[in-house]
Amino acid sequence: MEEIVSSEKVIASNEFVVGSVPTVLYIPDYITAAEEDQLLNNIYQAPISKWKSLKNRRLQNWGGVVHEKGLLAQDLPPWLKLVTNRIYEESRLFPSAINHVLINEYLPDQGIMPHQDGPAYVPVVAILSLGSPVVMDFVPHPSFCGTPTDISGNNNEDIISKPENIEMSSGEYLSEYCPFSVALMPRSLLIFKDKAYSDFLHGIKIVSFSDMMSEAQLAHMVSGLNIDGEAGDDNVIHRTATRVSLTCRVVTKVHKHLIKL
Ligand SMILES: O=C(O)CCC(=O)C(=O)O
Ligand SMILES: [Fe+2]
Repeated sequence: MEEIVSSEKVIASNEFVVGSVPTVLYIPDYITAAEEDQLLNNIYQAPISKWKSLKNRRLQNWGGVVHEKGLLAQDLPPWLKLVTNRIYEESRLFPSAINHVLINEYLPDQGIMPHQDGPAYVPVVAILSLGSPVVMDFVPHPSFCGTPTDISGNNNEDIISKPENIEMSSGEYLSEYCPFSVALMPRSLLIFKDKAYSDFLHGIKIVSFSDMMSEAQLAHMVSGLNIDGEAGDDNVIHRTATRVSLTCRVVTKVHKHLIKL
């Protein structure tokens, strides 16, 4: 990984933009298989007490405790700093070094309910996917469509906040606020910000990947897979393995831990 860091590659935003909602970037094969293995090794070397089990996923919290008023910070471990610094330097989309990482682990039938990330974070998120493919769905925030959306089930750092000053015709709404999905392949990096962050909820369905493929016919898929009905076997992907993701973000208000944990 160090070699790649030193090459100072820059993620050219327009090359990786997917879909029409500002702004979603999808970078396939952002890391190599060897780097993926190394990250998984480090993640699974963490003590069992580092995992917090939720109904539909397990998670590790790195970087400290996020409160609405900021971050009670703890340094990221070197193996995480390596990858987050690389994302920070190459994306040039974060105002400062990434200081918070949530690692989520999903079994094949697990997911995360549609949610918006909490207000403590700078509104840019980078998600590195490991292990198994998954589809991330983006749906307009309920205040844009008046339809009920299940917004429960996420961890308590993420809350729903109501966008303000929404004034648009139904035509404008339809063109700007269509749900869409992004296929997240292992080793890919997804970055989203702007409207995709503020006006949409994101989530992963709690069903198998193959169910999702037939159910939605991938109508709104904006990245990753050949979704042609004629697609050959190569394009059939089954979500049979565990997926692990690194959600990398910045909290600008930082309070140092007085007590070392
Ligand atoms: O696992 C993912 O890809 C998404 C995780 C997420 O949305 C979050 O941690 O807020
Ligand atoms: Fe999220």
